[in-house]
Amino acid sequence: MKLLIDLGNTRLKACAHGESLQLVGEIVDNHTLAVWLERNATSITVVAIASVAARESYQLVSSTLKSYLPSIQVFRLQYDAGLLATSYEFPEQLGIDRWLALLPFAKRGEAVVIDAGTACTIDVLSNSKHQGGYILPGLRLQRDVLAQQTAAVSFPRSQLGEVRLGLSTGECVSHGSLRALVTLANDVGEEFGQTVERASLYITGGDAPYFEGHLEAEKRPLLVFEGMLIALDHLIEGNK
Ligand SMILES: Nc1ncnc2c1ncn2[C@@H]1O[C@H](COP(=O)(O)OP(=O)(O)O)[C@@H](O)[C@H]1O
Ligand SMILES: CC(C)(COP(=O)(O)O)[C@@H](O)C(=O)NCCC(=O)O
Ligand SMILES: [K+]
Repeated sequence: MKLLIDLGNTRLKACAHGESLQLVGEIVDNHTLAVWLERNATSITVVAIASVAARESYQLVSSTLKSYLPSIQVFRLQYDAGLLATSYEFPEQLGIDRWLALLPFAKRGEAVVIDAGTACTIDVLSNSKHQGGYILPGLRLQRDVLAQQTAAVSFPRSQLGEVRLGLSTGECVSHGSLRALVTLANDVGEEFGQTVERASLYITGGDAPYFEGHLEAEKRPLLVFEGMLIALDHLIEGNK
């Protein structure tokens, strides 16, 4: 069984791949990863990790893996232009999660991917190349920054998932940030998504459910993991 680890800025997520890709829901951070490995280490044959988190978080996870899986190969996934090229000025600066989320569409060559996580990223794949994208603060980050940096805008956690005019401070903030992201995603989709017939907008990330009903995008919660599997298989093939 392959173990895939996606280390984001908010949390750690893990998938196991035996027959199919399965999210391991119990794993949410380094501690729960260790608890899970305690019971499941013997079934793991290889590990892949993609990290955009701070170096210390990565090192913590890395040492957990070393202690529970001392003889198992751990691949840290990196950008590979041979699998999917980017137009980024400095490709090594492109977040690995963004590149991985586009990888499942590399063969098809066209897609617009929205990753609604800590940051909300929108990336365009066209002519089989990453053409560039946008990075914005995600829904939670927008709300937290407004609450921290303004004197009057402190509010209880208002429900996310609506875009209508807000009638309280909390609603104005949460509806406003969702509407801004939805509008941007639709705009990018309109500009770049018309080259293919099928829905070419895809959405992933922890906040993706809030976009439901506001955006015509296919939900692909495991998109980064789908990409990880492709990148990992390519590395394993190359190592043979
Ligand atoms: N159990 C959870 N823990 C933390 N965030 C969650 C959880 N469930 C949903 N979320 C939402 O997911 C967002 C983070 O998305 P995610 O894709 O996991 O981020 P990242 O990849 O940046 O770590 C948070 O802003 C939060 O609103
Ligand atoms: C844009 C991101 C912060 C998104 O991270 P996430 O919200 O998934 O935790 C991450 O992809 C990143 O650190 N990227 C490096 C900068 C770049 O992609 O240009
Ligand atoms: K993201």
